[in-house]
Amino acid sequence: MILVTGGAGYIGSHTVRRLRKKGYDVVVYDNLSKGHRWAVKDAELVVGDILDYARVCEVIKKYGIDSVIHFAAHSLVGESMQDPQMYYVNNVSGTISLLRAMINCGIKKIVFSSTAAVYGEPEEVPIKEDSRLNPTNVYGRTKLMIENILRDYDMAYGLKYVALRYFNAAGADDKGDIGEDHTPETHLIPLVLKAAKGEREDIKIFGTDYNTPDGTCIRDYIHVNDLADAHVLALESLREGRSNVYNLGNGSGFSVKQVIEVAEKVTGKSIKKVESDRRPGDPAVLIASSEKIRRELGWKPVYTDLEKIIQTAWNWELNKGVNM
Ligand SMILES: NC(=O)c1ccc[n+]([C@@H]2O[C@H](COP(=O)([O-])OP(=O)(O)OC[C@H]3O[C@@H](n4cnc5c(N)ncnc54)[C@H](O)[C@@H]3O)[C@@H](O)[C@H]2O)c1
Ligand SMILES: O=c1ccn([C@@H]2O[C@H](COP(=O)(O)OP(=O)(O)O[C@H]3O[C@H](CO)[C@H](O)[C@H](O)[C@H]3O)[C@@H](O)[C@H]2O)c(=O)[nH]1
Repeated sequence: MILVTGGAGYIGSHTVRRLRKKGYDVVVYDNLSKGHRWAVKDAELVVGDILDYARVCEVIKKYGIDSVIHFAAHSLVGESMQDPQMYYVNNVSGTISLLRAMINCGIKKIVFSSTAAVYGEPEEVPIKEDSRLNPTNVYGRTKLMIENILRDYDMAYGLKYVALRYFNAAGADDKGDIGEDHTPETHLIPLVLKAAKGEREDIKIFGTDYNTPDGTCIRDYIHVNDLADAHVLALESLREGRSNVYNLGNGSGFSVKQVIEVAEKVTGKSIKKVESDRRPGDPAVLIASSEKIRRELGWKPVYTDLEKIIQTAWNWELNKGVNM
C-alpha cells in the first residue's frame, strides 16, 4: 500500500490516478490546505498533516504502508520569501516528521517532489542533474535541504529515495475531471487560460528585457500525466534498492510570449497582454535535460507538443465547474 502525501493537490491527484490504473493500492494523506476533496477520485483520502507524527504513524500501521510518494509542501516562490518560517516548518520540519514516522515503522522507500528551483540561475542549458545547485529563493532552498536530508538518511538508515526535480508542470488529465486549481493561482498557463475565458482582464508578461530571442522568460513545460508516469517508474526503481535524483522536463523551451500565442490558437480567443516588470527571482531560461531518467528508467513523455498540453488544460478550464 502506497501513502501519497499531498495527493489531493494538482500533481498528486494525477499520480494517484496513474498508480490506481497500474493496480497499486493507494491512500492519500493531505491536510487540504491547498488540495481538494474533489481531486481525490480514485483512492481513499485521510485528512491529516505531515507534521502530526502520531497520526502519520497511525495511518502507516492501519493501512500497512510500504512506500511513500511525498508531494505535500508549500510551493509559491514569492510567498516563501515573505514568510520563510512557514516554508521551513511545513516543507523541512514536515518532511523530517514524515521520515521519522517512516523510519520508526520500518518503511524505507520514498519518492520526493523536488524542483528545478534547486538550480537557481543555471550555468548551463539544458540543465543536467550534476549542474550547480544554487537556489535563489527560500522555496528552492527547502527542497534542496530535503534532498540533502534524504541522502544522509540513506547513508545512516538505508532509506532509499528518488528525488524528482520537476520543471514546469502543466496540463490536465484527458478525462477532464481533475486539473490545476491553485488559490491563489500564480502559474502562467492557467492564468492565460482564465484571461481567454474572460475570468481575468489580461495576462501580465513579467519582463520583456531578458536575454532571450523575444525578451521573455523561457521555460520547459511538462504534462502532469508524464510527471505522474515518472513517479510510477521511480517507485518501481526503488525496489532495486538504489537512491537517485532525476530531472523531469520535455527538453524544449517556450517563451512567455510563445505560450500566450499557442493558448490563443488553442482557445480561438485573443488575449490582452500587458508588458510588466520582471518578477523577482525568475531565471531567464530553464530547460531540462531528462536524458538520465529516459536512459535509466525508460521514461518517455507522451505530451511533447505544447499545443496538446495547453489543449488538455483548456478542456479542464472549461469543464471544471461540473467536477468539483
Ligand atoms: N506545480 C509545479 O509546477 C511544481 C514544480 C516543481 C515542484 N513542484 C512540487 O510538487 C509538489 C506538488 O505540487 P502541486 O503543484 O501539485 O501543489 P499543490 O499545492 O496542488 O499540492 C500540494 C498538496 O499538499 C498538501 N499539503 C501541503 N502541506 C501539507 C501538510 N503539512 N500536510 C499534509 N498535506 C499538505 C496541500 O493541501 C496540497 O493538496 C510540491 O511539493 C511542489 O513543491 C511543483
Ligand atoms: O502572470 C504571469 C505568470 C507567470 N509569468 C511568467 O511565466 C513564466 C512561468 O511562470 P510560472 O509561475 O508558471 O512558473 P515558474 O517557472 O515560476 O515556477 C515553476 O518552476 C519553479 C522552478 O523553477 C518551481 O518549481 C515552481 O514551483 C514551478 O511552479 C515565468 O517566466 C513567469 O515570470 C508571467 O509572465 N505572467
